[in-house]
Amino acid sequence: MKLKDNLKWLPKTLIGMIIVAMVVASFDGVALSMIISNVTKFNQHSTNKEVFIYISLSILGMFLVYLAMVLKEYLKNRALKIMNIHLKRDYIYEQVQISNVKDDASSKVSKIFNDFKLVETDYFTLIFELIGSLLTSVVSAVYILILNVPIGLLFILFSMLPMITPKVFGAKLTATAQIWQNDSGRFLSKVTDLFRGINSIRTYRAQKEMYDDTISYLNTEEIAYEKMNNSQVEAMFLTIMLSMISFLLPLGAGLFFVANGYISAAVVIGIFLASDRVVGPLRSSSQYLNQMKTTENIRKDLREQVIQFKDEAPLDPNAEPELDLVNVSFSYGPNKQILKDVTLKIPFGSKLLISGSSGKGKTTLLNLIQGFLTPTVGDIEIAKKLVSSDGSNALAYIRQEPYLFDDTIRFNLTLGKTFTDEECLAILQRVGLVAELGPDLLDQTYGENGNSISGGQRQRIEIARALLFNKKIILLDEATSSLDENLTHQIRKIIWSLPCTVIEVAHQYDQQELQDNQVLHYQLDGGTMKLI
Ligand SMILES: Nc1ncnc2c1ncn2[C@@H]1O[C@H](COP(=O)(O)OP(=O)(O)OP(=O)(O)O)[C@@H](O)[C@H]1O
Repeated sequence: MKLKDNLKWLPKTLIGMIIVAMVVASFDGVALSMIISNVTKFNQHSTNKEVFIYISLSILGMFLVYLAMVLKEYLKNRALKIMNIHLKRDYIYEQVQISNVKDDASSKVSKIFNDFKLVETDYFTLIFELIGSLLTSVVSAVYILILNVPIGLLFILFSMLPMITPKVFGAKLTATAQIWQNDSGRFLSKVTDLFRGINSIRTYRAQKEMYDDTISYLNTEEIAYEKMNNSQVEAMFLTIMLSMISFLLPLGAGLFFVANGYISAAVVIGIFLASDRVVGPLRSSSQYLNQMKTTENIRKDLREQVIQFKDEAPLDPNAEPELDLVNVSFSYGPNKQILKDVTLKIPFGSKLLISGSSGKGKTTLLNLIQGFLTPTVGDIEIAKKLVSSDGSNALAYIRQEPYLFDDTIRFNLTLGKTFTDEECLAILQRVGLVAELGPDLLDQTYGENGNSISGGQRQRIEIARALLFNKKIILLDEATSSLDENLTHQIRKIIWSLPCTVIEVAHQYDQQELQDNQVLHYQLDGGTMKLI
């Protein structure tokens, strides 16, 4: 993500207004310098009117500058809002498109709330500060040079003196900070060990030894801390001395000019006051640039997106797609073959239960059907169309722990799409939820992740959603394994009566029940599917 990408989001009028406000605001050093330096022009011959006009103009000038500063902040906030919305919106958009259930949701949420905050404070905001500082620096430098070139240059050059400090002390400051950081890390792990291992320490009566050992690390750490602070004091002393020289020497040179009648005292005061606004902001600018670099990695991940959701053709309610696995082989690596040349025709409406001991590849098979994984060899087709990595619109996947949104049952069913209450209720009736939760269930909310409804009810809300969306193939991965026997029977009765293909992966089943309901039982073993 480059600066020009961000500017593209901002309206041109806003950019223009920001530039104008920044330019006016950058006169703050110049305005103050003009006001104070001109004080020397007043004496016992000045009239009250002159004083009044002078103060009024000063107030007006400063008012304009401060107004521009405030305006700049307002406009900056507006620009930040626009940039934040674009940044977060585009990221969410991208993730909505590419994420799947296996991705870590918390890292994405943290990115939006932490990483993007950092991009705002350490990149976007600093861009404004950087431009403001550079403008202030240029405006003040021009003003100083207009007042008097040699004295102006002298002030500017000397005001760079404090920059010597980092050159002299930089290495020492970094080294002492690094030593303290290391010692502090060692002390931290010692203390952590001490408290974590307290049971063993007590058992072996080693309190004194462990305490002494830890305290020796504490001493080392505190000595390093003192050294680091002392080198900062030394650096500060040098900076103060250099700062003093940086204005006193050019001031002396300026007064020499005044004494010899080359310039007025007002000019020296003016240059003196404004010179502070030349190098100071330049110094800040280089700090801003360094700070902005820290967000480089985060920004590298962010790409410009064009918001455009794909319009998928709605599912044909009368479609009866067949699911075909054609010579499918899959392996996670050279020695990790999971499926070997599996060919299976699953006509629409079939009910399958796939069992197999742990690690045989049942979940892998469901992931392949969903397009999360691609067969190493062979094809998976739904209605004779290859399943892409986007998955198929005809599929619904129901896992052991269905996720419910912190909203009403209506929202959980429709996910914001348009369905009538009648359609929703008819489906909820079919999965037995109307009888259990009452006729007003559509408006009921069940807290974050649907915690206040039972596991069986959650499963059925997911099943109801699949039916409402007209899904033609429903995959269930251990969906009933956390339910008791009664609920498992109840859910299976529902899914086996659904007008769609159902493929359930399960460890627990009743062979007789499967036969009674014409459910095909496949066992996955050694990479092949055997019909039991
Ligand atoms: N992303 C992956 N990379 C490498 N190996 C994997 C990956 N995912 C799963 N495996 C391995 O593939 C094998 C099959 O895993 P899978 O989860 O499909 O088995 P499963 O039959 O569903 O097991 P369970 O009944 O315990 O859920 C296991 O040995 C597993 O460790």
